[in-house]
Amino acid sequence: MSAAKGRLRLGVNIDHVATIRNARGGDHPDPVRAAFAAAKAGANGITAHLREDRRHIRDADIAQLMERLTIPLNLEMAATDEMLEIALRHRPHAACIVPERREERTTEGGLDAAGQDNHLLPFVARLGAANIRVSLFIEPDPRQIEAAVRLKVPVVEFHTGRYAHLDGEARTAELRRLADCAALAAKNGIEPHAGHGLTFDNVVPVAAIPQLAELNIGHFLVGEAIFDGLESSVAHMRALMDEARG
Ligand SMILES: CC(=O)[C@@H](O)[C@H](O)COP(=O)(O)O
Ligand SMILES: NCC(=O)COP(=O)(O)O
Repeated sequence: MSAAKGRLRLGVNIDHVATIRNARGGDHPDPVRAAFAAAKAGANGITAHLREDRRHIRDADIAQLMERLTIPLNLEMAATDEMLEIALRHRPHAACIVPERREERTTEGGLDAAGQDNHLLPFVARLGAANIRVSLFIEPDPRQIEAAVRLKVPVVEFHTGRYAHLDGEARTAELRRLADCAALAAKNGIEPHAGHGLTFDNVVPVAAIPQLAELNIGHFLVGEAIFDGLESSVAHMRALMDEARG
């Protein structure tokens, strides 16, 4: 079945449950419990970003998620030897290679796949050989898609951070860029996903892009859970995505 005909999947990113836990150094709130709540409310998968500095998700969280989750885990990872070893040890369903800078507050942009094909190639090859579905977190930019084609990745995830922070005509132009790049990726046999900075207010136009197969959403859902509970927030996001697909 092509991505365009399937239901748009929701991957819930639980990183910032771990941020709250780590603020006190204990074990509450538990990201694995959050993953179960998200699954109950309609998440199709769980996303977790194991950063080099372990500021939120930690190695033990990945081990627990792999042991206990009944829905697929998408491990976000930098292209480093340490992360490759961890991914190969746990063999999650998917691994999304993301850019990472220790000083950044969050992932500020997409991976420059076009500028570092040679560096990425062994990571893509070794993850793929271990049956892990490899994705590249890139800007919606035809040059980056061309690099993804050269690297033969099955999936790309478009960084929607720019879209999320723009208004008016600039946002409309960015949405068009996302839609054109989703179509270009799909035309080249790559399954397009999207995520970063998506909220109840901005998700619908993105979810309506027919080629997109999956959205990964975290920070907003965890924040909204403070007011309305995680299950309710995830269920509402799920409903908005379904409405967008008519
Ligand atoms: C790669 C990505 O977009 C998400 O993992 C998101 O960045 C959450 O983690 P941070 O907030 O630490 O960037
Ligand atoms: N890859 C994007 C992601 O997992 C979630 O990003 P955000 O919703 O936490 O900004």
